Amino acid sequence: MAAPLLTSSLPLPLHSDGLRIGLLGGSFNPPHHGHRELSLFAMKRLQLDQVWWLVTPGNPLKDASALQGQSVRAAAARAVARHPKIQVSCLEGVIGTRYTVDTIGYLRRHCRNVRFVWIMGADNLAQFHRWQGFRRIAAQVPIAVIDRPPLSLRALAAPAAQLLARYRLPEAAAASLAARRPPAWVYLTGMKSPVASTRLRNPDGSWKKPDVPEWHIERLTPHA
Ligand SMILES: Nc1ncnc2c1ncn2[C@@H]1O[C@H](COP(=O)(O)OP(=O)(O)OP(=O)(O)O)[C@@H](O)[C@H]1O
Ligand SMILES: O=C(O)c1ccc[n+]([C@@H]2O[C@H](COP(=O)([O-])O)[C@@H](O)[C@H]2O)c1
Repeated sequence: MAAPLLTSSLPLPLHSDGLRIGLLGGSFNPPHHGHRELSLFAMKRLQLDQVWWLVTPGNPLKDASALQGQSVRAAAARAVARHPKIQVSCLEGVIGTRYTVDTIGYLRRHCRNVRFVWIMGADNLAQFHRWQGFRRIAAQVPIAVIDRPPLSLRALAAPAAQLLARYRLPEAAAASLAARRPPAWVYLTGMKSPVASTRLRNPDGSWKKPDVPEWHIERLTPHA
């Protein structure tokens, strides 16, 4: 069963050996230009070939009551991404998990010659110690954390950053992260985007005006 799942749910090009792919897991509720900006920033600083947006069926640590459906969020994400090197995937819905440790295990089993890097904002580093199997995640894949003021100090003082402190690389080594044997992580500064999905949601969970140019808005009408 692995092959059909792979072709239908992974945006893997035919010749993928040696590719360096960043994984940006997210709720994307809704997606916004910060996701795009950070993907392009990470692609450049980490010398990645692509970034995949993995639209979660639901973050295990977040209340899902205000969460739009996965396919609605994925469609909106595609409209925001608008870049040939950013691919949007609902892989976790297909393989039936919400846990990053499973997703990374799956991808490593099915794409043995791809070098994956897990990408997350500093808000997620601040609570990374609460993720299922976070030590295993760090042992399986290099991690890039993107600065996200005002959470920078809190994130770097948090339990996971402390536990993994000796594996942290200087920013100047970021371009080599994808080739490093994990655990290895880098904290990237230089991109400070104040945008957040929280600000783009109404109290009932519906989305405010989509965070995309006018000419994409009509594609995004199905939100409740
Ligand atoms: N402006 C930003 N700066 C840095 N990282 C970001 C930014 N926006 C999102 N991210 C990161 O992108 C990933 C997906 O984010 P997510 O879809 O949860 O958006 P969000 O804006 O953080 O949402 P919410 O406000 O609902 O928490 C996470 O790792 C998050 O930390
Ligand atoms: O695996 C976990 O325990 C876990 C706990 C919290 C968050 N995550 C993942 O972190 C990614 C970012 O989530 P979010 O909601 O901050 O966009 C997304 O892929 C989530 O599935 C994963």
